[in-house]
Amino acid sequence: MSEAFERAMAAFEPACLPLAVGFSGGADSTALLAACAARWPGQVIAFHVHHGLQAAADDFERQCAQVCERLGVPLVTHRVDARHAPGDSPEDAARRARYDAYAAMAQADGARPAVSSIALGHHADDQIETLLLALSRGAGMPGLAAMPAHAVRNGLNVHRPLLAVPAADIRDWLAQQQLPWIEDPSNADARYTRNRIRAVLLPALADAFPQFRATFARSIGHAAQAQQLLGELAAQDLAVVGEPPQIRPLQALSRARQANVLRQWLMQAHGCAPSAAQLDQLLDQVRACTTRGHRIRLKVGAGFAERRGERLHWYNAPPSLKTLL
Ligand SMILES: Nc1ncnc2c1ncn2[C@@H]1O[C@H](COP(=O)(O)OP(=O)(O)OP(=O)(O)O)[C@@H](O)[C@H]1O
Repeated sequence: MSEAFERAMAAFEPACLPLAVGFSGGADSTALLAACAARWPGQVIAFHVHHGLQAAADDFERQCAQVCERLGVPLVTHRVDARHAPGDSPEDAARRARYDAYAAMAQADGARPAVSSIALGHHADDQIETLLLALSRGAGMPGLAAMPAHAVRNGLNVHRPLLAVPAADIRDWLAQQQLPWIEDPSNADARYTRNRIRAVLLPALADAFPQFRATFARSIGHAAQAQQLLGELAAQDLAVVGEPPQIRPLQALSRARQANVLRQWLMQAHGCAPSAAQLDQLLDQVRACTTRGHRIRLKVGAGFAERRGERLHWYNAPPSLKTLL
């Protein structure tokens, strides 16, 4: 049952060595760490993020230290405060804190050189959960594209070599290695949507569509390709409308292209993800903007989009407030 894991590991080529492995002490990252350590002896380092969220976090760290000692792999631990702000999802806050921690651990520290590649243990079931979560939120193409097998984040090459491997195959492989792992008690907490998807939806999908892992993965691949094209089109359109966008050339584009280029501009320049309703209102305003005196000022994301002369601007606070401060 573990051929899929072995095939995936044989095909994995990290951007460069040494390679870090994001190591939680859970089954998937334990298997990934052991397989990487066997393939690149002396060139693998484990990065553990101590979330400080659950009482069990110290146990995770101890577990990681024991496994690393057994594998002869150095372990770097970084403590983060991943408490979430009101209105922010705890999972998103923990994920952001984790990526910042990886970037901090990747710096050279005197005893070792900088690391620029990290491998994470996300697998096929995680990928499908990500897709279903995206659907449950009404996400657009970037969400439906789920997780990429390779991306650059915070200057680090982030690899996910196990995206095509079902969770059960990883556990089979791990059981053969006789390495211990720790079960995260929060994985059983039904307050998290992801856990409800895992416990309720995945078994139902397996019953109704036995091939769902493979077919969903194909759909994710199509969405990722479409998202890449949308990004390329947005880059071309942005070169024409300019930054910040000029209203006239924007109006010359179809409404779908306007939405695409504005989304890209807002995200790239301001880290702002507008809701579908906000973007719709903004497009209505762009269309209605046919006179010199037409005013645009709309709440978009955490800030405001505003017309200034021939261009649209975005502020994270109303400019009138800014000038008062
Ligand atoms: N505390 C952590 N420190 C370092 N890396 C982590 C940590 N938590 C998760 N990761 C990385 O992110 C991947 C996916 O995280 P996820 O939360 O799905 O996994 P997990 O259930 O905590 O652990 P595992 O995937 O190892 O079973 C992990 O496989 C691991 O590579």
